Parts: sequence; structure tokens; C-alpha cells
Amino acid sequence: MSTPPANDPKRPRRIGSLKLLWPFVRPNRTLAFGWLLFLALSSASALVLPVAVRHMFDHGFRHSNAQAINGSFLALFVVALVMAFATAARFYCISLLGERTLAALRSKLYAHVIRLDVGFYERNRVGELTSRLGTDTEVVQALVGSGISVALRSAVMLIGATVAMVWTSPRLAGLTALVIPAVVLPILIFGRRVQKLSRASQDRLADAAAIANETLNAASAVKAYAREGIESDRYGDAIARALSTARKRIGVRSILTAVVITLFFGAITLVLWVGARDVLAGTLEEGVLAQFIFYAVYSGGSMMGLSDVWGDVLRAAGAMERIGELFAEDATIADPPNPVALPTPVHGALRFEHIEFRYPTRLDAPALHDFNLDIRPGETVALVGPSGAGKSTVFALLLRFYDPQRGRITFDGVDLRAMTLPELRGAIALVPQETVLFSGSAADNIRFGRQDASDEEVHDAARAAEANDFIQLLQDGYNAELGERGVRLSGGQRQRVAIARAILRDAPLLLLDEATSSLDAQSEAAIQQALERLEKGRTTLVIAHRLATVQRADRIVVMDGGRIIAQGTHASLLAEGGLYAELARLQFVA
Ligand SMILES: Nc1ncnc2c1ncn2[C@@H]1O[C@H](COP(=O)(O)OP(=O)(O)OP(=O)(O)O)[C@@H](O)[C@H]1O
Repeated sequence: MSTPPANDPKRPRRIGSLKLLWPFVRPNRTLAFGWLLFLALSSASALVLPVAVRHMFDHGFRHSNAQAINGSFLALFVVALVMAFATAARFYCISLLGERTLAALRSKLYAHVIRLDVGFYERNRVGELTSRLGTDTEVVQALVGSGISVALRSAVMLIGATVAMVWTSPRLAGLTALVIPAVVLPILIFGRRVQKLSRASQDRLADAAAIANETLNAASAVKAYAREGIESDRYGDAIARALSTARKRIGVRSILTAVVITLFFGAITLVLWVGARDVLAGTLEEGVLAQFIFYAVYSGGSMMGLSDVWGDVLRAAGAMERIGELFAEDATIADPPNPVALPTPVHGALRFEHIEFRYPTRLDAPALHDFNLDIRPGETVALVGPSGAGKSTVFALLLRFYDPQRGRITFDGVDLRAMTLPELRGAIALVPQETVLFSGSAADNIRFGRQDASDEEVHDAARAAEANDFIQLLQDGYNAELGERGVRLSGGQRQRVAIARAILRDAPLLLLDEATSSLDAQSEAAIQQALERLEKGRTTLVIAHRLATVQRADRIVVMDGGRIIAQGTHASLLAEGGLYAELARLQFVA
């Protein structure tokens, strides 16, 4: 029998997925214990209250005993005080437990997801992931922070009130027991449907979040193509789908509530009617009936609480199941069990041996095919070739975003798969084509290259990357907020921030992906100088789009269709004619 895929909406949801929560609750055992203690205390005091009321009837009213009445009221107030304190303490413990669980769950989930492979991010939409981090974890928190509390309190009260009812009047209690199945049955039947619809509505919400995330992140592209209307409709449709699922869920749950209340109060009314007739017939005391009424109301309230919370439990089970699926995702690119260290100092020799590589999402077409390349320590190699030749793929494999299907890459003789990811990536500085700025100051953004760098080192790196001058001109200089909602930098300025990061990283292997965007002559000259300084003494691989870059390189590797088709110096390749001569004629704008 085959298991349906995790995202199949028809897959049965299991309450069992809630056990995944235990590791997050466990560290807060003291709070959970405190909560149980105060729960017992508050429930006990609530159960004692009706006894005080009966006492009032029996000893106060019947015998017109003022002394007894005073005593009864004092006792009543003391019991109420205990109940107030215990309830507050119980609320404190359980709410804090919920918040702590949520915080731990979110942090762990983020830490897990951020470590997953690049391939995972190609298969999943980021908006959907943030929705899981936000909405799904909140649903779970609602359960831990209040749902479980209500459930257990209701269960304790229900049991307590039931025992008390039997003790107060076995005849009335027996009558009540007869009608209970009529109340429990609909909860079970409707509950399952609510659970299914809950998960579906969470899924639809995540879909909508993914659309919003994608288009809001590319707002200028949406505007440039005047697609605001189309995108609004697309998002509107997704929200409408989420709404329609939510409406179904609310509908089913409303029916459930109405049915339960009707049946329950119908049953209680019936029982009390019988009780009232017994009092009239003189076979039951008023005090006993009063006490029984209290317990009946308690048990009614608890039933209600339970049916309400059952929906929350099912919703949380749906959410936890989705979270569980994320936790079950494993990074396929991981550290080996017995990692080999790079030699110290690192020399920077690279070797690609018979590499065959297809992207996991495109297994039909090889991105690199029998790719062989030897790079000496300290050498600067320029990769040139038409668009789609596989140049960026070489970088992706060096960074171990993917592993090749065949062949191996060695770094100072060590197979990349034999060393840890921090060891490998720590030895690489990447200057990507598109520099991503993060929220934070200019200094923070440069420090992205090396977290523990001092201010002095950050400034030196900026100076070497020709970034110091424009940063000084920003309103707050190095403290100027870059990234989201910060200062907008030009393409050339961003690139210099990226170069400053790479300088700060001071890694033995440098990967440069040249931007195709044309920089003005002055910035280009400045960047070339900065790069030349950076390349000195380290192995450099550069995806070259500019003539100046290839002229600076020790060797040029010409790629086409995932293979190396020629290599040499600028002059030798020009003399050979072929693809390189053609690209040179076109000025490398690939
Ligand atoms: N993430 C990916 N998933 C699937 N296929 C990909 C992916 N990235 C690149 N490819 C494919 O792999 C081949 C090589 O792409 P690559 O990005 O390495 O080319 P490139 O030489 O760097 O091109 P450009 O100069 O345009 O950046 C192309 O056919 C491309 O469509």
C-alpha cells in the first residue's frame, strides 16, 4: 500500500502529530506542574462552592439561624478567594507555557528550514514557509496557551461535577447519564469534518501568502508591466478560496455548537424538571436540588468548553502536521560523519574531475557534462561563454549548493563532500551578480562577510573596495540603514559593498560573478582596482562579462553547453578564432 504524499489534502489528519510538540513543552515542566497544581486547586474550590450553598439552605434558611448564615457566607467568600487566586495563577502558568512553546517552536523551525538545501527553496515558495512560521505556529500556541488549559480544566470539572452529581442525587445523576451519548456523538461526527476543513483553510491561506510575498517583493516589475489589476485579482481569488474554505469550517462548527447546546440544555432541563417535581412531592430537599443545579451547570459549561476546544485541538493537529512535514525535510547536502580538514594554511588548489551534473528540477538536460578543470593556487581563471553555458553552475557546485551526480571536486586535494560545509564555505568569498542588502546599517551589511570584524576592519575593507567615499556621504555614514526601507544604493555601490564583504572575509578562494549592468567608466575603473587588490594572493574564479576582467586573468576558460571548449590567454584564444573570438568581438556581453 502506498502512502499518499504529505501535501495530499485527502490524507487523514492524525491527532498523533501533536506529540511532536512534547520536546518544546518538556523544558517548561515546572510551569506545567504549577499549572496542574493550580488547576486542581481552582477546580476543587469551584466544586466546594455548591456545598457552601447547600449548607446555607440546610442550616441557615431552614432553621433561621443567623449565626450559621454568617459562617456560611464567610466560608463562601474564603472559597471564592482561593478560587480567584488559583485561577489567576493557573492562567499565568499556562499562558507563559504557551508563549515559551511558541518561541521555541518558531526558533527551531527557522533554524531547521534555513539549513535546508538550495534545492528545497526551489521546490517551495518562500511565502508559504513564512506563513507556516507565522500562522501555523500561532494555531499551535492557541492550543498550548489556552486550548489545553480549557480542555483539561473542563475535563477535570466534568469528572468532578459528575462525581458530585452522583453523590448529591444518584437518581438525577442516573437520569443525566442516560442522555449524555446524545451530546457526545455529534461532537465526534462533526469534529472530524472541522479538522479536515481547518487544514484545508490553512493551506489556502499559505497559498495566498505565497502570492503576496512573490509579487510584493517584485513590486516594480509588477508596475512596469502594469499588472497591478491582474495580480490583485490573482491574490483576491486566492483569498476568496481561503475564505470559502473558512466559511465551510465556521458553518460546520456553528452547527456543532448549536446542536451541542440544544441537546445539553434539553437534557439538563429534563433532569431538573424531574428534580423540581421530586421537591414538590417532598422526596427531595431544596438544598440538594440547588447543589445539583450548580453541578449540572458546571458540567454543562465543561461540556461546552470541551466541544469548543476539540475544534482547536483538531486545528492545531492540522497545523502541527504541516510543521512536522517541514521538520521531516532533511538537508541532502550535509556534513560527513568523519570530516577531513583543509590543510593549514589553505593553498587554494581546485580540481574538477569528470563532473556530470543535472539540476534536480531539470534532470533531462545536463548543466555540466564531463567537465574537467585544474586550477593552481593563486591563479585567476576567467570563465566565459554564452548565456546558459554553465558558468554559474560551476560556482553552485563549488559552494556545494548541489552535489554532482558523477565525478568529484577537490579543494587542496580534499573532496568537497569530505569536509564540513562551514569549513568549505568559510574558505570561500563570493561576490554575486546581484548583491543582497539586509536590514541593518552599512557597517552591518559589510560585516556580513565576517561577523566578528572590528569597526576598524570594516572601514579598511570599505576603503579597499572604494566604498568608503559614498558611505561617508550617506546621512548617518556607516550607521546609515541599508536594505529594506533603508537608503537605496546604485548597482555599482551595491557591488562595492559586496566587494567590501569579500575583502573582510579574507578567504583563500574568491568567486566573482560580474554584474552585466554597465557601470559608468569611473566606477568600473574603481571596482577593477578594488578587485585586482582582492585577487592578489588567492585563487580566483570569475564569471567574466568584461574585456578588462579577462585581460587581468591568468587563464581564460571558454564554456559552451556545459563543457570546456577552449582555454588559454586572451591573445592565444583570439588567434584561435572560434567562439572566444566571436564573444570578444561582442565585448563579452553574455
Ligand atoms: N536552479 C536551476 N534549476 C534548473 N536548471 C537550472 C538552474 N540554474 C541553471 N539551470 C540551467 O542550467 C544550465 C546552465 O545554467 P548556468 O546558470 O550555469 O549558465 P550561465 O553560463 O551561468 O548563464 P548566464 O551567463 O546567463 O548566467 C542552463 O540550461 C540553465 O537553464
